[in-house]
Amino acid sequence: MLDINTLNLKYGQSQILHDVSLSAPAGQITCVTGTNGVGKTSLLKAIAGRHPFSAGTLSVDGKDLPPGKPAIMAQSGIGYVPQGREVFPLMSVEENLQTGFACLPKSDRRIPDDIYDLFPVLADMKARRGGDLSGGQQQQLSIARALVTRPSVLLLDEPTEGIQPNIIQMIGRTIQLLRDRGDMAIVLVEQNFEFAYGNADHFHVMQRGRITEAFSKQDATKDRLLASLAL
Ligand SMILES: Nc1ncnc2c1ncn2[C@@H]1O[C@H](COP(=O)(O)OP(=O)(O)OP(=O)(O)O)[C@@H](O)[C@H]1O
Repeated sequence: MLDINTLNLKYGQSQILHDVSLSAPAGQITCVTGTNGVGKTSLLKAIAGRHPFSAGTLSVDGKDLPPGKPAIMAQSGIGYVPQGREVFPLMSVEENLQTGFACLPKSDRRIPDDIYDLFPVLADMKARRGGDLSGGQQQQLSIARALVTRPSVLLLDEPTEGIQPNIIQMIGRTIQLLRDRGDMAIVLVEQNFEFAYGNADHFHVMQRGRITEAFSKQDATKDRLLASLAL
């Protein structure tokens, strides 16, 4: 379970996140959505430790985590799939996956058996360089690399961006399967409305660095979510 309470984030003097609070329970997909530039990526960067939050608290399973410490966040169970994928282009697929070992104790430094079951294309392409993969294959690699770290919280930043429809469907099925295992909180930042609505359980709508609406899928019609995004 991820808990964020009154989180603030600044770039220099400009404040981007204002008192953001949300909880993402295990076994659920929690979607953060909103138009361009409202602060969705900044929120994920704060959770992943890529940029320090300036105030507020962030905890995983009740343990408070410090701002701006990506290694501690990863060791504490936060897996991050960044926007743009950040695959290492000159490393092989297998080497890209092995970079996930850095936050694990030596005894756990192996690629879990189910990674190649979830993403069979990566098994076929183990020896290929990351930079030679298609966008959809790179997205699968980026998700797989995060899973290698055995996360209890998985952050996904726009996983459908620039991906062809059949791979988008496959990614949707995969994150639902991960959700249904029940032990992982999934936080999805997504502007692809159909994908977000089709997969998420809870929605948090952001505007100008604030969460302005939050509701569960069962309480929201498609029209309600669309209307909240159009505000
Ligand atoms: N490194 C940075 N330094 C200064 N300002 C930044 C930096 N990164 C983002 N910003 C600004 O912070 C605001 C929020 O950006 P952010 O990328 O978090 O929004 P977003 O909702 O993820 O947008 P998008 O959907 O376009 O990715 C924007 O005004 C952006 O210009």
